[in-house]
Amino acid sequence: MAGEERTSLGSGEPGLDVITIGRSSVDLYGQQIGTRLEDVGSFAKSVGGCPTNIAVGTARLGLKSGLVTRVGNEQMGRFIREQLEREGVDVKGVATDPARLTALVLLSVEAEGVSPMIFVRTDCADMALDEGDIDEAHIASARAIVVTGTHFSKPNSEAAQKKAIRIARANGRKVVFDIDYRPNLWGLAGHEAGFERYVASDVVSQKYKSVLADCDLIVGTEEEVLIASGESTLLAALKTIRALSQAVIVLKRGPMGCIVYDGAIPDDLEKGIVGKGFPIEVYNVLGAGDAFMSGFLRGWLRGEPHAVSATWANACGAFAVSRLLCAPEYPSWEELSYFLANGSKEKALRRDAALNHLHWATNRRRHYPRLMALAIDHRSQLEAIAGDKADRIPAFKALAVEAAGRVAGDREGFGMLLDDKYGRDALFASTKYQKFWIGKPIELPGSRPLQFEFSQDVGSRLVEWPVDHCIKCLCFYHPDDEPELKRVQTEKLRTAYEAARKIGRDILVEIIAGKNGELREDTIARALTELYAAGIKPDWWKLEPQKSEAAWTALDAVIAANDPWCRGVVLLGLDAPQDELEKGFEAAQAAKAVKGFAVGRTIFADAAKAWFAGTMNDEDAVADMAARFGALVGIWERVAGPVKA
Ligand SMILES: Nc1ncnc2c1ncn2[C@@H]1O[C@H](COP(=O)(O)OP(=O)(O)OP(=O)(O)O)[C@@H](O)[C@H]1O
Ligand SMILES: O=C(O)C[C@@H](O)[C@H](O)C(=O)CO
Repeated sequence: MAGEERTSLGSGEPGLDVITIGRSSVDLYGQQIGTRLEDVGSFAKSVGGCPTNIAVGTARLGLKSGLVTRVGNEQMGRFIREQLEREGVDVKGVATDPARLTALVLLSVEAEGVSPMIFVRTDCADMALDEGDIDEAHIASARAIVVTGTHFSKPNSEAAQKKAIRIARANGRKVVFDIDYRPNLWGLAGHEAGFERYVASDVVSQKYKSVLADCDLIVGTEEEVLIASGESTLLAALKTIRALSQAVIVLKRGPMGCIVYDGAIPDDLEKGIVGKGFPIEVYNVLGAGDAFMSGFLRGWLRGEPHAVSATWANACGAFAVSRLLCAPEYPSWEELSYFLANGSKEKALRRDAALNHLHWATNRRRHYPRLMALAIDHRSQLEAIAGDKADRIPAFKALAVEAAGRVAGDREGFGMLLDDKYGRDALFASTKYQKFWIGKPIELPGSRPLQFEFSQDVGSRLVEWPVDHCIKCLCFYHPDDEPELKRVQTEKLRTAYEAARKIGRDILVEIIAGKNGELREDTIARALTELYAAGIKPDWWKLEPQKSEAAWTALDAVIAANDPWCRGVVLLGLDAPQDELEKGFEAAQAAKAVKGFAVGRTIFADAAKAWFAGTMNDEDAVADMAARFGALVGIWERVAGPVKA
């Protein structure tokens, strides 16, 4: 068998590796495990649909992917488009259907392998895909296309996929077929049977058979291979497919992995190239096939031996099965490589802290090579300034948002720290600035040992936060503190960190050591080393200015050694005058990890004092804060130079 041959790809220089074609949906999967769909209390939302998942999965693995589909002209359609963009998927082929709604899928995990599912897809946008949506130059711009089974179920979408196949072949591109059989979407099973995997149908078999000859790679489960051939045994099915097509055939076998057939089908099916499945604990089986295809394509499209592609595919499938959702759970290339090199001690991969960290950190969607934030999450300090006018603190914070917005304009790299106690108006005002990074405190102001504000059950509070808001937790931690105090504070920080990871939010840990001990050259480096040793790997650190460049170099080394994926460090201000901050900004340039600053009182304290005293009006307060923030931004941009991507 010519199993170890490398594939040769089409001529020309395509810009994309792969374009996937077919359905796109918003997946709403129940967050409670072991329950009927009837009883689910809350749903997690993500993009879904076989080709959409594969577009995301391949992008995460480093391929350049694009999707051809239709979405509705509404918020869910926009969510799919925006999420794909965040994932780095080309959306040139994503059309907006003016009349139809985006498809939805509802699912619950009732038991192992039992996931009741409802497709809400009556006359939905993606099924209206037609030949007009298939642009010749666009299709020819990819080395391969992936057509998917469901879109052969309607004449218009079938014509669209067949047009794409013709273009791909005419341009020497590869055609991949994901059989992706959902009987329910062919009208062969009822609304409540969305999870049904097999209903024999001559109509479906004839449609599928008509595609096989044009394919270079065909991927399906045992049931899918049966339906694609119209046969009733696996051996006969594979032989029928082989008689119609010279494609590489990949048979997916759930926990057993897969078998690849490149050439004649052996009578003993185990004589294909067997890729073993990874022994993991099953969480939700749905979405495994699309993850599998993503892994296989990364290998196949880069000319790897089939055995290698199969291993990558099985590992990606295992990741999907061991986590709840589809696309959001697929691994990045770094994560997959780590898993293949190191394995996991956890059968339930979702409990592996190293993998979880890599998953989180290497699939981040927004990047901040620079972050300059106006911090006004102050509570006790503003209460002191406001005196008996504390009820006006929210209005003042909203003015600070206007000031920051005036400085930032439409630029990237700006943000604010705002709080839940007085910052509601400001938070609503900040939605006007979609590019703002927003951080919100969870610490009880001034607490040492660290306590959370409002409730010690921080996890349930975070559920209410927008998904892109960053948790900020200030801890007055000094490495020379009493061991018991350090133990208690570290535990509390770990609680915050674990909640952040569980709920899926960034976390910024602010360490202030200088208020409770001497701030020596190595103080912060020691503090960070201790916190890393306790398993705390925050997305951001917010740190005091250091006395010397050497202190920053040491800090840089600690971060690089413990968490090369850390987003970076922002400097805090501690009410220092501007010229002092400037010196701090300059010294900090010695550390690559330093990305900017989050400064508060230097910017707002004077305006706040005058505004609460009634000697400054709203507009002047905004102008004053904008001038001071703008000045710090100017200093940072001068000392740090242009943003390095
Ligand atoms: N229980 C499992 N343990 C380990 N790996 C698995 C398990 N289930 C699936 N996989 C991996 O995922 C791949 C695809 O799974 P499966 O055969 O269930 O495909 P599928 O039915 O197309 O998936 P989907 O649920 O997305 O439609 C398998 O070939 C295997 O690599
Ligand atoms: O469309 C489906 O089959 C269900 C989706 O929820 C899911 O994203 C998927 O496509 C899995 O293959």
